[in-house]
Amino acid sequence: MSGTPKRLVTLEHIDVTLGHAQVLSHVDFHIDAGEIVTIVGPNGSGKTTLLRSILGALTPSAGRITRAPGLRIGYVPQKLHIDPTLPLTVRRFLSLPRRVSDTDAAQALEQAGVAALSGRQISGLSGGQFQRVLLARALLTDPELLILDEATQGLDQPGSAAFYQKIEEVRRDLGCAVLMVSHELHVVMAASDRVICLNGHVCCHGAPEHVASAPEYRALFGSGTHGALALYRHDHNHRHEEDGAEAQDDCGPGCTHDHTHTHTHVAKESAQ
Ligand SMILES: Nc1ncnc2c1ncn2[C@@H]1O[C@H](COP(=O)(O)OP(=O)(O)OP(=O)(O)O)[C@@H](O)[C@H]1O
Repeated sequence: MSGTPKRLVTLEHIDVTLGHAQVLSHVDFHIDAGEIVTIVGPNGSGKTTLLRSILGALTPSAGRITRAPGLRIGYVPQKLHIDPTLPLTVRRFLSLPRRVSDTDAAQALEQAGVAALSGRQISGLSGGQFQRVLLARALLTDPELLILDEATQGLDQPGSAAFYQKIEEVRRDLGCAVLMVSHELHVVMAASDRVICLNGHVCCHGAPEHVASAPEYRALFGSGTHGALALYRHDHNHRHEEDGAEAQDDCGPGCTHDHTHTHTHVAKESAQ
């Protein structure tokens, strides 16, 4: 196959203001068909805000968002609270809010690797099983773009590694692009085509190999990928160039390029 991949979403110089706070400034972003792109960044850096803007749930105060016409997006939220006293089977849950056929429900559960859970009560599922059901729900739309917001929060390390492996399988089988937010760098880096570091603006971005081979990254995270749950913190202090050139720098967390800002990365590994 050759040619340019289809561009699914483009963000140009997006600003988002929530309340009185400017949460995102001058964000440029795009995602093409079939790509896996991961957004990393500290708490409160605007990751969810960026996803919600892409989903169309938030309107930027400046800039432009362009989506491919008729783009089908599947969304796996960070959390979904369901009243545990409510009797609700997985099958019925998949038909909320829109009824889906038994065939479509079975196919989505199969794709998410939980075909056997259809008749189970939602309240009786493990965290990992529930995330798979949320994934199945997102797959019901046959998405061209699958968006996941810290979908493995609360899962143990093997559980989240298995979840991301499933995401790669879904991408391979369905050909959809995947955009995800994650703190688990070791796990997601291997699976991502591109990594974007956000802190109210795009600090830096690049291919994961580039990020993983950066000396600072190796010093902090090690060079292995097994077993470690990385917590990621990114402090920085910098000014923007007027032309916004910084957002175009082709580098990742741990970058060695001479930027106009400084980075501090702190990683902890925990053998959970
Ligand atoms: N509705 C709102 N009104 C005002 N401020 C908000 C609103 N929603 C989010 N914010 C603020 O916007 C900032 C970015 O929030 P966002 O949830 O996008 O960050 P995040 O990077 O996803 O954080 P986390 O890693 O903790 O999930 C935070 O400071 C948050 O308090």
